[in-house]
Amino acid sequence: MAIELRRVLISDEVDPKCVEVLQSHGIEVVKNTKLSKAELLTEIQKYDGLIVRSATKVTADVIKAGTNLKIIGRAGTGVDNIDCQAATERGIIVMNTPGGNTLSAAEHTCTLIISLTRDLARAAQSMKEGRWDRKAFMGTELNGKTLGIIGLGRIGREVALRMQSFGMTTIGFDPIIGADVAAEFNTEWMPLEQLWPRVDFITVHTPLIPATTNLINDAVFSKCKRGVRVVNCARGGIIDEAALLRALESGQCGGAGLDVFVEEPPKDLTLVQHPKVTATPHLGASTVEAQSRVAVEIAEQFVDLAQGKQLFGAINAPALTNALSPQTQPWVKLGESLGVVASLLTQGPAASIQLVSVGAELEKAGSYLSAAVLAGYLRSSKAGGDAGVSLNLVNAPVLAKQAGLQVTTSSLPGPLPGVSVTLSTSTGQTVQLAGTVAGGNPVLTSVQGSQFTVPASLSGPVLVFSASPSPNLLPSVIDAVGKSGGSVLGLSLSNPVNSTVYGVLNLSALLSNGLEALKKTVSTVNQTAL
Ligand SMILES: NC(=O)C1=CN([C@@H]2O[C@H](COP(=O)(O)OP(=O)(O)OC[C@H]3O[C@@H](n4cnc5c(N)ncnc54)[C@H](O)[C@@H]3O)[C@@H](O)[C@H]2O)C=CC1
Ligand SMILES: O=C(O)C(=O)COP(=O)(O)O
Repeated sequence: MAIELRRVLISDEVDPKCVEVLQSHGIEVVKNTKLSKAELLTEIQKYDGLIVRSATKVTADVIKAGTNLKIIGRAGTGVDNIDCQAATERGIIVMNTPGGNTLSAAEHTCTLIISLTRDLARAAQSMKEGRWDRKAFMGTELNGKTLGIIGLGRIGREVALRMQSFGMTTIGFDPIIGADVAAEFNTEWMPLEQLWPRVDFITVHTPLIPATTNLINDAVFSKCKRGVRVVNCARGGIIDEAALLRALESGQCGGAGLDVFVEEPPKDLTLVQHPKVTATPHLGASTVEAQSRVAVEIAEQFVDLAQGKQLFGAINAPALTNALSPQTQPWVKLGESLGVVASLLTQGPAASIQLVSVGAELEKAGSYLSAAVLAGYLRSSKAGGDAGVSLNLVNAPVLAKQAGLQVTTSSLPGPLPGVSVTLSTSTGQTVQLAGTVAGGNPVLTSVQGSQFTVPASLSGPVLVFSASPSPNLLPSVIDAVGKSGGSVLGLSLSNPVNSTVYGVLNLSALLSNGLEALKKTVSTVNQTAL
C-alpha cells in the first residue's frame, strides 16, 4: 500500500540532502523555515507530508488544519514537539529517524561532562577578556569518578562507553533495559534510590514523559553527594530547573551542563547565566554528520512509504508495519470489507469484535487485519472519529478504543488462509462473517456460519441482503434491482441458516433510485461501495 505523497513542506532547518532525495523521487518540496504559526495553519493544508526538527510545534490545531496531511516526519529523535495523539486520531503517521543523531548527542554530552570538570567555558572566556587566572580554575579529574546514567537507550549507552575511557565507573537505571543488557556496556544497573548517593555526575537520556518530568528534583539532589554535577542533553524539564538553581546556589550541585531547556530559547536566563552552568543552545544533534544522516533518512523513509516498499521509523502506526507489501493488500481490503458488511448487517454500536486469522500466512496479520476491520466498520457505521476524518489503519484502533469497542485477535492453524470476524453489538446482536482472498480479490465465504455456494466478491458497489429462502427470491431480487435503476454483475447466495439466507449482489453502480423496491422482497438490505 503506497501513501500518496505529492507535496511535502519542510518547516525547519533540515540539511538540503532531504530536499534532493525527495525531489529525485518526484515529490514536490517546499522548504520554508520562516512560517509564523498563523501562516503554517493556512499553508499546511496544501501538503501531504510535513518534515520538522524541534523548532516547529506541530500542535493539534496544525494537525487539524492539515486536511491533506498523511505523514509528519521528524528529522531527529524526540517527537515531543508533535502532538502524536492528535496525529494518530486523524490517521496521520508520525515517524522519526531513531539513531541518526545518537553519536552526535552522545559526543555532546561527553563534551559537557568534560567541560564541567575544568570549567572550560568560563576559563576560555576569561582569556578572551585578557586574563590569565590560573588559580580560579582548579578542576577535578574524571578518572575514578562515578557517572550515573538515567536512560540506557541509544544515547545513554554510547555515553557510558565513551566516559569509561576516561576511567569513569558507569552505573545506570532504565525501566526497560535490564541489568544483563547494561552489563554488555559495562554499566551496573541499579534502582534510582541506590544510584543517587553513589554518583559524582548524573546525565539524563530519557524522553520527556510524565514519568521523567522533574525526575531530578529537590529530593533527588538532597540524596546525592554534595557537589554532584548534572548534564541534560535530552529534554528540558527532566531536571527541574528551579530545583537545579536552588542546588547550584546552595552548593549541593557543583555544576550543570545544559543543552536543552523547558522553554527554548529560554526567556529567563538565570540558569544559563549562572557561573556554574555551561549552556549550549540545543546543539546535541547539530553536527554535519548527524544532520546529513537524519535528512537523508527521513527523506528515504518518506520515499519508501510513497513507493509502498516499507514503513520504517513510524512511532504511531503499529498496524501498518506489516501491511504495506503487495501480498497483504488484498487481506487489508478483505478486513475493511468484512468490517463494512458487519456494519450493514447490524444495528447500533458494536461492543466487541473478535477476529480469528487462519493459516500460517496470516499468523502475524492480527494487528493489521483487526485495524482494517475496525476502519471498515467505523467508516461504514460512522461510529468513530470526527466527520471529515478519514478512517485508516493508523487511527481506527485508537478511535475504536475511545468508543469502548473490545477487540480480540487470535490465529489458528489451517491449510487455507482465511479470516473470521464476530461482531456483537451493545444490544446483543451478533454477526459472524468469514472471508478469504481468491485470485487476489477479497471474497465473503460465509455469514452466520452459513456458506456461500460461490464466494461473494467484496469489491465495487454491492448490495447485501438477508431474506427468507424461497424459489422466487433471486428472480424477485434481480427484478427489484432493475426497477431501482441498477444492473447485476454478480450474485452469491448463502445456504439457509435459521430460515434465513444471505445474499451479496455485485452491481454496476449503486442504486440511484433507493432500496424501496427491494425492501418489499427481502428482510434487510443495504448497499455500499467497497
Ligand atoms: N540534545 C539533542 O539535540 C538531542 C536530544 N535527544 C534526546 O535524547 C533523549 C534520548 O534519546 P535516545 O537515547 O535516542 O532514546 P532511546 O529511546 O534510545 O532511549 C531512551 C531510554 O529512556 C528510557 N526511559 C524511559 N523512561 C525512563 C525513566 N522513567 N527512567 C529512566 N529511563 C527511562 C527508555 O526505556 C529508553 O531506554 C530523547 O529525549 C531525545 O529526544 C536526542 C538526540 C539529540
Ligand atoms: O533529535 C532530537 O531529539 C533533538 O533534540 C535534536 O533536535 P534538533 O533536530 O537539533 O532540533
